Amino acid sequence: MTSRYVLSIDQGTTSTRAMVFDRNGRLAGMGQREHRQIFPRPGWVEHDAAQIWANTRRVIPQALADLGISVADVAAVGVASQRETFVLWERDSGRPVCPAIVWQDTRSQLIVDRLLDDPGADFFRSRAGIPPAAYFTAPRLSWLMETHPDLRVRALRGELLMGTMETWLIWNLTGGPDGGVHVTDVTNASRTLLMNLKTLDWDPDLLEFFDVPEAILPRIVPSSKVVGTAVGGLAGVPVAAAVGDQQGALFGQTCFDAGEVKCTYGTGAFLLMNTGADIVTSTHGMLPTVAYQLADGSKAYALEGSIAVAGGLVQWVRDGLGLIESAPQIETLARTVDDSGGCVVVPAFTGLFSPYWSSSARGVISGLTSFVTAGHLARAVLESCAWQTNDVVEAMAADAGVPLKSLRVDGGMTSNHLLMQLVADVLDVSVVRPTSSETVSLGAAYLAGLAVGYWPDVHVLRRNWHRAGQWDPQLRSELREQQRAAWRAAIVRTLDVRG
Ligand SMILES: Nc1ncnc2c1ncn2[C@@H]1O[C@H](COP(=O)(O)OP(=O)(O)O)[C@@H](O)[C@H]1O
Ligand SMILES: O=P(O)(O)OC[C@H](O)CO
Repeated sequence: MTSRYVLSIDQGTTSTRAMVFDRNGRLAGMGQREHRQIFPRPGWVEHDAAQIWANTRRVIPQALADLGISVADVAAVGVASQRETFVLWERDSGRPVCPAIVWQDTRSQLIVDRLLDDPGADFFRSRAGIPPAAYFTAPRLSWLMETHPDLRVRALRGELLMGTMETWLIWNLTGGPDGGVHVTDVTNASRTLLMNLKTLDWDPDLLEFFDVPEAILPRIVPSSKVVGTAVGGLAGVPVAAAVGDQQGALFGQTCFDAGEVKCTYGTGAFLLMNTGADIVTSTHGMLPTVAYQLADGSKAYALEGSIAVAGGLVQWVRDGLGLIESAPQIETLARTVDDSGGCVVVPAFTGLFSPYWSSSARGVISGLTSFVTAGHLARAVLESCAWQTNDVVEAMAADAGVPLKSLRVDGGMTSNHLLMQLVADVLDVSVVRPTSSETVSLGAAYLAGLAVGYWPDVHVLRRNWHRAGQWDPQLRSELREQQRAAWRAAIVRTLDVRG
């Protein structure tokens, strides 16, 4: 093997990145572009899939140029993506026929309420592992078909294809209308509410409940497997991995053994624990999901705690309130004070995910007095990420039966040292960050590299993991308990507010 690098694409909620990694898992070159966040109505969140594909085409040459290499130096490409977001497009032209409807979008809540009444959450859990929620793909796809019957007719005629973002990108990377490969991987499929979590196939009963024509669905493949060859800017490169971004981060953090946990802080925050070959069911609001499947068919499951709003709250402080000009400034502002001055923020902008799963919850700022400054509010924003993490960690420990010993972190927000200290303080465990916080991309690169033999096995990958930062708990337990009580009270108010 002469190629010296693996390239991966991380199609996230706010931006699309291409990254080039060397054999030691070191980030060697990158390109990045943000895309528009479209909010047509309260609770609706859309992306323009054509813009996302255009951005992808631009960031790939940027990443190669950043390192000064050519496509001949690339052994394989892997694609990680935001999960649950989907788009429908024309098979013959590649033109999207709807906006990409994003995982944060709540327009399908009425359909979810109907399904929670009949046949009930347990039916869906027994098949897909997860309960009906607007967060997952199928209710939003049902909404689209119900609201636009013309699309349903075209779907039944075989004119349309459906895909989550990795499916859309891989289809385009491999030729689009001219022979593009239409696939999704097991991790992304496990978030659609259409795949059977045991068989890893589309479940006929789930398709019927959501009234989804099977003809539009991609073929489900392992996360690490050559599925086609790229054309265009990556011509000749094997497309060798597809993975949901959060599962990609678990893999990039080399959490290969049962019990290993990571938390990724991006637009949302997602804590995943590898549970090995077994599906661990949850009674505490966690989501059983697929962690990864390798080319030989071996697979691992995970339990996930999903937090809808983490970095998204910082974006709101920047764009909605105008208190800061850039996301990193929240740390400077929060450091102007020693605590939150009694202020607590719960960012339930579109309800609360794990462990509460309340779609009617709405955000709360509590404890406001004239003493509270912008600094206190900024600090409360960061503390809310820490306390949301703690809610998930406690629920995860209750499901798994073992307490957390330390937490591996990654994602855009982990450059915020104050946030990392607050997480360690609130959780009362050490927080550890590896040299690369771009673990989503690294995980996709690892999965692609394994598929083409660039790396021989997962054991080699463990040697690439190096600690870059560690934050140990420093908060006195009385203060932690005071904060916990204030957080609990604010959560109660959040759950009580009807949207
Ligand atoms: N220093 C920082 N402090 C707090 N939040 C930050 C910081 N840097 C970035 N963020 C937040 O992190 C998010 C971007 O992280 P990223 O991992 O790129 O997200 P995604 O994969 O969801 O697009 C944004 O929501 C941004 O507000
Ligand atoms: O884009 P991120 O990193 O916020 O991840 C989004 C998740 O995949 C949604 O489930």
